[in-house]
Amino acid sequence: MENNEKKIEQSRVDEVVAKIDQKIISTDDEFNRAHAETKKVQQTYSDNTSVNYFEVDDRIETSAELQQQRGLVSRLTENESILKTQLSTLKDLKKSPYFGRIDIQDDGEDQTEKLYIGIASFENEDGEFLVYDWRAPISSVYYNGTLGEVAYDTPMGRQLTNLKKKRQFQIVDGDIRNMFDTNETVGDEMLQSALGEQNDEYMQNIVATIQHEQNDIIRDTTSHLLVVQGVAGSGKTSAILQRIAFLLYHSRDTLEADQIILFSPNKLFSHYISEVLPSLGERNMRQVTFDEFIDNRLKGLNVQSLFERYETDGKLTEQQRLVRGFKESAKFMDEVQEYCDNLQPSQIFFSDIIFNDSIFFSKQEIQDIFDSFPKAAKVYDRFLHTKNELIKRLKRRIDDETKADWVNDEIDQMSNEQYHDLLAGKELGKFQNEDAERFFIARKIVSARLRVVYDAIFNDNFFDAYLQYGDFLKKVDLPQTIETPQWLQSVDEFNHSIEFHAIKLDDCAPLLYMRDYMCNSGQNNTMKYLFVDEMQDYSVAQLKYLRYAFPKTKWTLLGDSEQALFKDVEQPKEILDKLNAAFHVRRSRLISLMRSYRSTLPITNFAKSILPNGDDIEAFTRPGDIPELVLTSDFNDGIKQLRKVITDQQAQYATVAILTKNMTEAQQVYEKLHALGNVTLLQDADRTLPKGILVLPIYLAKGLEFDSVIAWDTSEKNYPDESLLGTLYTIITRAMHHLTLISLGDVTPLISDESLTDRKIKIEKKIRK
Ligand SMILES: Nc1ncnc2c1ncn2[C@@H]1O[C@H](COP(=O)(O)OP(=O)(O)OP(=O)(O)O)[C@@H](O)[C@H]1O
Repeated sequence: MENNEKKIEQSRVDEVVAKIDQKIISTDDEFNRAHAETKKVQQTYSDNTSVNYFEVDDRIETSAELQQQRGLVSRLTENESILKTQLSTLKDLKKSPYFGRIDIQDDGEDQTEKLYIGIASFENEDGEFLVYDWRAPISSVYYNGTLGEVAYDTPMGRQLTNLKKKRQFQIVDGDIRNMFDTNETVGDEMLQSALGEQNDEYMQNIVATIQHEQNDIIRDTTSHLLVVQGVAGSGKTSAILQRIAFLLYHSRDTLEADQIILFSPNKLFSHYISEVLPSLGERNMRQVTFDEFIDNRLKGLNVQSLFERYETDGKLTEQQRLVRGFKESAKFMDEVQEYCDNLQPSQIFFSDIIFNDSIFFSKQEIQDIFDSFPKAAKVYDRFLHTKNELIKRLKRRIDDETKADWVNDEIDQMSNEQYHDLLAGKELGKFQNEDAERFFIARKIVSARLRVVYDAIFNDNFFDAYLQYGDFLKKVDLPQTIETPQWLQSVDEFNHSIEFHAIKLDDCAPLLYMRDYMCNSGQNNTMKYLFVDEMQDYSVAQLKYLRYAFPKTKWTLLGDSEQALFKDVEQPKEILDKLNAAFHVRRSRLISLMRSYRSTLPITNFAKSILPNGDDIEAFTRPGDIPELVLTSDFNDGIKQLRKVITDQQAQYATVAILTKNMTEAQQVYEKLHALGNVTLLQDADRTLPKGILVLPIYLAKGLEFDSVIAWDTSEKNYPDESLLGTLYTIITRAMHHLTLISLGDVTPLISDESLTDRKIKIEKKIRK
């Protein structure tokens, strides 16, 4: 582009940066003032809390004052934190105020308007926008439109304008490094340069280079169920993070980051993506792995993790697979519900409520209460009534117990201070007589003693969900494919594990559903959006349970059916149909992302070559080395070659990841390497990714990417058939710049001879027999 144009643009950048500088100074002043004020109020607050309460009246007054001060402190701290966020956004803007420009001309106007787009909006003193936030309605023109007539959505409806020019910038520390005019969404040059950079510990935001189809995902505000099927590296995770930032902006008056929950594949991933939203000036949403979520709901039980399950997955018989498939189906969840709806009181497994080793409420009493409510009512309503009645009865028992000798003794032995503490200040002087006051104190003592009974009722401990579920398992109608002995064996296994406080993953969703459905509990009504990344790892039963647990949420599910570990691939349309049937949602939409951005062209071409429908994947044309296959004769030889590859790769990249099929292999490799130093074996509980040589099983690397990947033991023995295709594909597609496969013996048949002859992969070494 002409130098002159660049000069004009650079001088605009300089002007904007100068204005941002001024704003930084004034915001900094404001921040310091706010900080000083908060400190001052906090100081008075702490002086006040150390007041020596002597008279009760004083105490009341002080408490009201304290309430007021507490409110003030929290308002001031909030103000301070807003200013802090503003400051950090301004500092980011100063380095790179914008990345795009659009020239538009509305109908009937004779002037074109130039709008600049950046990570946040910035106005001058007159309220004129020098930079538009990338999420503003008009900014969608930058991402979606090609030159000419374009439409964009605004709160007032669809608007039309004429897009005359689209320009992209790469501005580093206030200097324009590159600028291009383009007719495309975002030109390839920008993308090339964004993708060519080496991997970092954290994922970066992609707002400067969002692609058209990714933009559809980000800006969808109408779908109640949005399913994104995207090939490996197509930006699914990136798209959801920018989508969350977009939703927070779009609904800023009604939506908080805490009302968005993301189910992520592992803890490393949570760390990896943790900087994207803050870099866009937003708070992070809630994040949880499915394992953590389930563990939390089944406290006291040792829940099989998804990772533990992967470790045993290869060894299942066909019948065991069918049993699992049934337990993971929508049908099974429907059966659970039907079973619950039709239970007679005598079929419900109530438990005694025990206090001090004796029965406080017997199961018979609980069953009688349940039975006394109208038969036509739903089981959960009758449960709720039972619960309320039990609490009523508990209160009565508390009142009766206040007269017991032990209570009177306890009161008599109390110090004055303890007695006053129990009165909680404000009650003093409000009693009609001494008896009333003593009754009040006695009630407090008994209530505290019987708190465990209250908790047992409140937490539905009078219902034995495990026995109930075991009973359901015995009665459920089986599909024809499952043989009864095999099923009964699985029921025995369930009962046996429960005795040892353990449970398999596939029983969790139906069991929790049964427990919560019966007890009318376990629902979170405050969450508004739910995101699931790597949806192919979830069963429909699990998703159905999440649907129950978060009933008010709109859903975005993302995944890649090809990356299913240890199971068969499902077509995206099948998944959507299955979900639509299971959830009965009103507005659902499927978006497919076929272009892969993560890896270089040779790596993506190789990855495509192992998939039956690989041709559908579009590679992004980023040059790089052809992947290498190192054929070795046995384990020791494999390790020797591995060390060579590591040395070679370390010369170029700060991180080299060795990915294995499972933890056993990862441990074997680690043992042989750890003497090299700077080698880390990653575990389920790890939350951070160090630099250096990393050894990890593929399930811990889900969603992550590395500069250089070494796939350990891709032999025929280790990857004998199609059932492991997803696993191999997932390993290969973690590589951004370099990929090496090491095979102990003949290479897996999943890599075809054609790939080898086409030089999609080059062989480094022949097997020495
Ligand atoms: N529009 C884009 N501009 C720049 N980089 C992008 C863009 N889209 C994706 N990327 C980059 O491509 C890589 C892969 O993206 P991401 O991890 O979001 O893909 P994914 O579909 O979730 O992958 P997978 O399913 O394989 O885990 C990341 O480094 C991301 O920053």
